[in-house]
Amino acid sequence: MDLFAESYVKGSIVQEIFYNEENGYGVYLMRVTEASEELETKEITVVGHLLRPHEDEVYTCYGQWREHPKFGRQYHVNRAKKELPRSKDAIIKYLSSGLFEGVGKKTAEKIVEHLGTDALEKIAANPDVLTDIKGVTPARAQTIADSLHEHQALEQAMVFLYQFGMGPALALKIVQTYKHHTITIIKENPYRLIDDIDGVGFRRADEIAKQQGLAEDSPERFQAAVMFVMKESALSDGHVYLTWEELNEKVDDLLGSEAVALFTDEVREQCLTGMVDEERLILEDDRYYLPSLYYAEYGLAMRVKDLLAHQVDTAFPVSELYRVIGEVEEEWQIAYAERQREAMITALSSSLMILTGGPGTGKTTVIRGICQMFARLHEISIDPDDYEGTDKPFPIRLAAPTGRAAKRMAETTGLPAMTIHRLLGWKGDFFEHHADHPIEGSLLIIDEVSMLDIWLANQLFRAVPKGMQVILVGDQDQLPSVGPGQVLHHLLQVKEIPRVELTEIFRQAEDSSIIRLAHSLKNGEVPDDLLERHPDRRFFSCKRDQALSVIVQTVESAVQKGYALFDVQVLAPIYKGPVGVERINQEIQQALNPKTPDKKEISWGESVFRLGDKVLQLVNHSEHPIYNGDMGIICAIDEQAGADQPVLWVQYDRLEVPYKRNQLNQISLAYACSVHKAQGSEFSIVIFPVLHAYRRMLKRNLIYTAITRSKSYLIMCGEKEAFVEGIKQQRGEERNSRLKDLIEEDW
Ligand SMILES: Nc1ncnc2c1ncn2[C@@H]1O[C@H](COP(=O)(O)OP(=O)(O)OP(=O)(O)O)[C@@H](O)[C@H]1O
Repeated sequence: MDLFAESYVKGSIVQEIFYNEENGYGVYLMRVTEASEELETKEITVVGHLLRPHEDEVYTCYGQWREHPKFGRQYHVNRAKKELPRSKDAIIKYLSSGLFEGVGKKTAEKIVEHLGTDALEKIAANPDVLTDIKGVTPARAQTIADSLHEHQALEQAMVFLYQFGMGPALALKIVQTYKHHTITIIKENPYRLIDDIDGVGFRRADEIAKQQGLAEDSPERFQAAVMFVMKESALSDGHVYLTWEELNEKVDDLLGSEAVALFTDEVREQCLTGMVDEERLILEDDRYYLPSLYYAEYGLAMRVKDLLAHQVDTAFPVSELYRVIGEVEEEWQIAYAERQREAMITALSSSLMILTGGPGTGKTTVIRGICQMFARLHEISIDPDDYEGTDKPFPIRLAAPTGRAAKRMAETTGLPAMTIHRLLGWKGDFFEHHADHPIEGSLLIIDEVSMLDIWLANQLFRAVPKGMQVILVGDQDQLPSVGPGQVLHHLLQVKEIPRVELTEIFRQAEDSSIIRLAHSLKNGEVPDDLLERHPDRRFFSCKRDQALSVIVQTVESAVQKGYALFDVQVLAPIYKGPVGVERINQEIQQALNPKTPDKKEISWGESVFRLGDKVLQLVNHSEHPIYNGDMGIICAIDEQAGADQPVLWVQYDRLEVPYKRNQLNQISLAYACSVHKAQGSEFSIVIFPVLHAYRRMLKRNLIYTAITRSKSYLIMCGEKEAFVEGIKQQRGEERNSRLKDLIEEDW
């Protein structure tokens, strides 16, 4: 045996054991006729991504043997090549397999009788050879030849893609998308892959282009770089648009120093004009937009303007409002501060208002007051029981961007609250509520507005019916939204929008040194007592190489003291590297939930999910009311389930959600998560490492957001200087957006 020869098996498919329509993953029984090594048995199992083979089709598969705990030795296919059938029976089976429209067994037999065992080659070369056969019209002959070409083209496309070092799953995804046009499309413009295929970025497409000898200065290359940069700037830097200068600078960064010589200003101008003509970009003055962002920003501005122009239907005299505040104060035995009263009065007299404030300044207290006043003034009930089982809509709609924030809002107000996606009737790929089918209710209160990106803000405002009052609540010192735009920040710049900022801290200062710390930090001051031990916070000084063990020990000790996994959260600014979220998760998993012979687990990429692990949902689930940022515990695993069966179940609050293997990319371990993912959530204990290693990300608003996630106890660990430097770093650069100007402009 040649040890260096590539491993392969060749044989005919006996049976399909399993096939996943979605991703083309299959398991097949194969009768081997030839192989690179001696086999104990001629019938083997091959698994992988093939173009769904039919029985008796002959394949040569290249790959490797692996041992499956339940199913034994299996051949895992890296790439495969279908051989045209050679025997009479195989050709008849192939022709009558259903791939060729209108060809049944009888016709297939006649074809082989007439043309012999090289029938397929003959048909491919000239469909007219079929017309001598009784019952085959010239049109039918052409269809048969076309189908044959198409199938051959798909096989060729797979082989073509393998030469670029692509895995079979990606190759199949591309072939499933472009069908028999695959090779033509990729030869013409491989950069299309970036837009059309998830998982292909600019670098990969550029590499394919290079291997095919596409010119380095081709307009397609420049345009692909532009699209990539536009999307990156929106998703990573939050920009709604880029100016000509910014765009070209970023393209040059991506393409390297030679880009300046390769693409002159004139060529760039031409390329960009072409993209604007094709509506891939929108140009306004010298600003380039992705169309979805342009329309979102414009739409949002238009609706905010509408709201501002609209007077509240039932404006109550201020004296009446004060009277009702007095009633609420009396009933709840509370004395609102002057600023809080101002907030309540402004809210009830405005069609749109913004309420801001740091932790403990009474935002929730004010929201509750507003709801109570609204009910009294309008003489309506806000007892959820009165609406249960009726078709009357609840008059006050409360919502927040994440599931956890919505849950907290419901708990603190005692009123029904939900995610914005749920409020708008998210159906996986569209919103049920929009301008023509708005949401119901008279008052809308949105919490954690700092998290709202321009896309969601536009969807939300589109669905607000005429006459509904809108109150936006948030903390402007927190991180901006993960998605593009800086909606809260820019709305606060619009002078016309009524707003009240709560600054007085009501939570007893001695109760919470975390809140005092937060308020100092937001003003850029690091208190002298940062390293001192407080009843509710500590700072363990340590270097980078000690940080992991400090974090793990702290989590372990909290769990030993009886804190539930959900109460303890490690927050880190970055994912990768020796102290990134991924590594911290592995270490905590190893400490709290180690591998044991009888504990089920399943591998997914670099992660291992084990029974009992805490996990985080990374995107809004399309079938279940589970949202980006929700956390649960793995409650069952069936690692041998087929690809269209669930392999893992996660217990969320009250819901157990199944995940198929191809959905496992929707979750990650959650002992540690990024500060961005924790926006809108609170935890009893927050452990926050602060190290120079995070320098790039460590900014004032990130530190502020991290520490304000802790309800009872904050443990920081790391390097004090890194903390101090981070606090000096004001929020990241401004995000490009015209929201404020658009609202203020006369259209
Ligand atoms: N006018 C007031 N008089 C007395 N206590 C108040 C007053 N306003 C608020 N509080 C109390 O201060 C604490 C913080 O208020 P609240 O929870 O409303 O603040 P918040 O801004 O929503 O805080 P966080 O953002 O941290 O949730 C609560 O215990 C609340 O009862």
